[in-house]
Amino acid sequence: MINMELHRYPDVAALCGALAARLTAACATNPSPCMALAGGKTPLPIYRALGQHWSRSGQRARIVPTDDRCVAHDHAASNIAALRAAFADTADCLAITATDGAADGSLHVARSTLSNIGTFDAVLLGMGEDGHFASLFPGASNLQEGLALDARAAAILTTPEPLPPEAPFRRISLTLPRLLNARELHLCITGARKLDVLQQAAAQSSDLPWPVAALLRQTLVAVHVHWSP
Ligand SMILES: O=C(O)[C@H](O)[C@@H](O)[C@H](O)[C@H](O)COP(=O)(O)O
Repeated sequence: MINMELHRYPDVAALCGALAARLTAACATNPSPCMALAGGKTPLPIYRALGQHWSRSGQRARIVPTDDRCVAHDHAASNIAALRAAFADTADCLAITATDGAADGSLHVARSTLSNIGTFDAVLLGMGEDGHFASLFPGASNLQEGLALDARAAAILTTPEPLPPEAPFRRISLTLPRLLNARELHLCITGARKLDVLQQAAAQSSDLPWPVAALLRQTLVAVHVHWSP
């Protein structure tokens, strides 16, 4: 049983426009919405569109990264830095890492931040070509701690094995059950390779090698997958 609805778009601009509208609607009745948003590059136009909407609507959203690299907040690879740049002063972007990026301090920050947040109005995830989502990477020694639906921890400190060359850092990731504590959940992917990985994962009977298979198989929250070439 796969819990996924696939939405196809002709190009990235159409995908980002549709997702921005979906996330805006998910927050429409909440004066202080809260979302968990993916790092990476694909969703940045969505965040800029959301920020422009909230600057007009008067809503004050709280945003947390679905995951972050254990780097200082002024580091080019920092997801919280990218979110704060994308939203400028239109939303409160809350860190899940320590300002200096230290790993152990970051896990404490993540758990403290998340202890003050309830159900997300919406979650937006990205996915890598290795089937990772958030920072739940295949090969990480504690991957199952992040994927287990009965996991009590809201976030884990994890080390992708091998470290991804584009961002070779330890990570803080929200766990799958924490990401599923949401009214809506969206996954944003582009390109033929990622669609192929997603469809292979949808056919998988175990979490390996694609962590995203665990997301697709859970039955707590419908997964809206948004794809364009
Ligand atoms: O910290 C990260 O890298 C992200 O949270 C990660 O999970 C990202 O969403 C995917 O790697 C897709 O990234 P792109 O959208 O840039 O391909």
